[in-house]
Amino acid sequence: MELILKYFNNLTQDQIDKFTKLEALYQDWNLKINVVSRKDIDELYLRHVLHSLAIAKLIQFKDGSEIMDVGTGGGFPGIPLAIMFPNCSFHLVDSIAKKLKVVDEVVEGLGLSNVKTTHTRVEEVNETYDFIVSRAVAAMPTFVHWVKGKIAKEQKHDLKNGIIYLKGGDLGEELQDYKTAKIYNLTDYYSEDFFETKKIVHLPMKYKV
Ligand SMILES: C[S@@+](CC[C@H](N)C(=O)[O-])C[C@H]1O[C@@H](n2cnc3c(N)ncnc32)[C@H](O)[C@@H]1O
Repeated sequence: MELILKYFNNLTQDQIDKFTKLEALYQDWNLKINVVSRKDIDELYLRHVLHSLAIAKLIQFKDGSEIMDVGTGGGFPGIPLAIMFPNCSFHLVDSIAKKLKVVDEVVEGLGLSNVKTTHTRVEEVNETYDFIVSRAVAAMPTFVHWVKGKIAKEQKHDLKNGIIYLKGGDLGEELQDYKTAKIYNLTDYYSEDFFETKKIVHLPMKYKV
């Protein structure tokens, strides 16, 4: 938890309480349904919470923003972002029901009222969002194909509506067809070694298909 406060020192007491509660909830639910690896659960705040919150270093979502987390798995990056932005709506989608069971339990345990979960493939979602966030789900060409037509027309932020993707490693080849993609290094935000190769890709997307 100190790790979160090191980088986010303006949290409300309610946010601190929710971030604190996360660990016990995940430890408990992860024993029943394994969504986070053993090593990762021991480093939940570094590898999952702080990593997810890198998006909050890139952008401050405005109140009323609608965000979808595609392939949320155990709830990353969606859950930490929902705690960080209580006045935004988060739609967490995954094609595997048991993962969402954990997410639903965590959402209930925290009393998070701004999260909706849907068990579906993202291709079947017919709503629009200011931003679509994700981590470790598919290569960019596949991902872009999946989320086409799901971006809202109205711009509320300086950062253009579109995809915000947490990625690692060399992205040159994967992004060669996306000239408007911009890469942000997480080492600009965090000093821990874990973030050395980690990046955020922002890809603006038009609302039209
Ligand atoms: C490697 S896990 C990543 C989970 C989470 N985002 C994280 O970083 O911890 C990939 C997740 O994407 C989900 N997924 C893969 N293809 C999907 C699709 N087309 N629609 C929705 N979810 C999908 C899988 O079920 C799985 O839970």
